[in-house]
This record gives sequence, structure tokens and C-alpha cells, in this order.
Amino acid sequence: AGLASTSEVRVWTACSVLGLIAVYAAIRSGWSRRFKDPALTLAQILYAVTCCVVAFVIAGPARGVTLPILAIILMFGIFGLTTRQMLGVLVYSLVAFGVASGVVAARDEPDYPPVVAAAYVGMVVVVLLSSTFLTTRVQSTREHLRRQKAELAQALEQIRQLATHDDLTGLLNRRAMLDRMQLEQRRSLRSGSPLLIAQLDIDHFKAVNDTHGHAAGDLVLQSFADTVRRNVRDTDVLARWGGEEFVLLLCDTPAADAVTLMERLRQAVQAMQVPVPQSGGPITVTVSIGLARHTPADPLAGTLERADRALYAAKAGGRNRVVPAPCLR
Ligand SMILES: Nc1nc2c(ncn2[C@@H]2O[C@H](COP(=O)(O)OP(=O)(O)OP(=O)(O)O)[C@@H](O)[C@H]2O)c(=O)[nH]1
Repeated sequence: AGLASTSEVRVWTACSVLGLIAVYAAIRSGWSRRFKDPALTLAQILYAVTCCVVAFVIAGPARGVTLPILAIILMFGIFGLTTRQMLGVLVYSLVAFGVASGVVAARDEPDYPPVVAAAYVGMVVVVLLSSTFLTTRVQSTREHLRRQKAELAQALEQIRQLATHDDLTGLLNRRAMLDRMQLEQRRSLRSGSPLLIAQLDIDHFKAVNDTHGHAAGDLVLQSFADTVRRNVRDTDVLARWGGEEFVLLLCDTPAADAVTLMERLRQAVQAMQVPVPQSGGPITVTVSIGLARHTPADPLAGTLERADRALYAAKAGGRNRVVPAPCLR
């Protein structure tokens, strides 16, 4: 439109388009993934500010258009840059526009009197400062949200832990164990691997509480849980079923091995010595165990019932013993 030199505008347009193509290629090719910000926001903004500054110099009387464009460029920075990067952009832009103003003044354009030059510089400063201020605000809001999100995730994990685990022993609780049993039941059905359920009940536990107190009883429950956990495989699942009663799920263990394992477990519990402060010597306990194999045709409740009956037989038979359900004999 006769406002600016055609050759300068052509060179400017070519450089701007080449810059856009280079950024597009860097992102689409995946080359930019090696950087922390694959969108190359900082590089894009610095390049755009540079183009804006050059446009300010060559646009003649139309240079006022470059200021809203500068504001739009910086808007992208508000969401994509850190406060430090934005401060860098601020300093770079101030210096670049300062130089540009000097160049324009040196070109001695008739419609660029000092008062207009000062107004442009003032506008550039306002745009840059307000963008930097907004970036700081957005960054602090983002940081606040990030912290809240982390706290929420931690609280959810705590709730999940409380809902699925027993507070005293850290073992799975009954509800979580039932879920796990169903999972293992499906797995066993698919693979044909044996699945066994053991019910474990500490003998005469009421007497422990009555003699040594409830706190000592709690220590015994914790030691019992640790002892059992240490004596079974990681793939076996132990849960506190309620009170002094525990359930152990033996995955992929042949029945004969399971009976031997339960016997070893019984002996480990018998050998366990629980030191209790202000209670004379350490407390010892024994355990009765009922063991049953899950058969694919049966519901889980049926297997639990058979393990429970075997446990009852162990108690009735004098305690401190392992009784396999009839299906295992
Ligand atoms: N310390 C403590 N005791 C508990 C807890 N939960 C249940 N108990 C106690 O466990 C005892 C269970 O007693 P009983 O059901 O009579 O069984 P027992 O004395 O072990 O007798 P047998 O099972 O027949 O050998 C009760 O005294 C309950 O109060 C707990 O979390 N901590």
C-alpha cells in the first residue's frame, strides 16, 4: 500500500514463513522431543518477537499494528513459559524494541516525531510488563493447583489403603481379600493351577488379652502377621479376617506341599517369642489351621466353609495343629 519498502517486506515475509516452517518441521519430525518443552515455546516466542521488532522498523506509519501483535505473542508465553523465561523475554524485547526505536529514529522518517516515538516505547513497556505480571500470576495459580493435585492423590492413596488394609497388622482386610480371592479364582480356573485356602486362628487368644492386656494382644497379632508373612511366598496372600483369625490364600501350590507348608508355619508360630514391655518374659502362642482346596465348580464361600470346618476340627482336636479338609486327605 506504499507504506513500506516492498523489498524489505518481501525479505521479512520470507524469513517469517521460513521460521514457521522450521518450527513445524522440528515438532512434526519429533526432533524437538529431546528438549524439556517439545513445543519450543521460548524459541518460538523469541523468534516471533524478533519478527515483530523488524516489522516495527520497516512498517513505516503502520508500525502501530505491531504492538497488539506483540501482546498476542506474549499471551502464548503466559501459558507456556516459566516466570524466569518470561523475564528473559521481557529483557530481550525491551532491548530489541529500544534498538528498533533507535533505528527508526536514525531513518529520520517524517511521521515519527519524538513524541510518537516515546508513545510507542511506552506502549511496548506496558505490554511487556503486564504480560510478565500475568505470567507470574498464572504460574503461581498453576503451582497451587499442582500442589493441591498432589495432596489429593496422596489423600486418595491413604483412603484406598485404609479401605483395603487392616490398621494394626497392615494386612489386607476381609473385603479386599474377598476381591483378591475372586481374582485368583478366575486365574486358577484359566490356568488350572491349584488354589488353596487356609484359615488360621491363634489359640486361646482371649487369655493373652486377659493376662497381659489388650496392648500386648495387639503386639502378638502384629508378630503373628509378620511370622506368617515371612514363612510364605510373596505370591501367597494373607489377610486379617477379623479378631485373631487370619486367612491365607495359597496360589499355585500343590496340596501336599501346602500341608507341609502349614505344618512349618505352625511350628514357626509356636517358636515365636513376643517381647512385651512390663510383662515378665516374652509371650508365646500357638495356632490352629484348617486347610481346604478350591475346586473350580465350587463357589469360594464353599471352600471357605470347608477350611472353617477343618479349623473347627483342629480346635476340637486339641489346638496347635493343622487339619486338612476331607478333600485333601
Ligand atoms: N488385642 C486384641 N485383641 C483382639 C482383637 N480383635 C479381637 N481380639 C480378641 O480376641 C479374642 C478372641 O477370643 P475367642 O474368640 O474367645 O478365641 P480364643 O480365646 O482365641 O480361643 P480359641 O480360638 O477357641 O482358641 C477376644 O478376647 C477378642 O477381644 C484386636 O484387634 N486386638
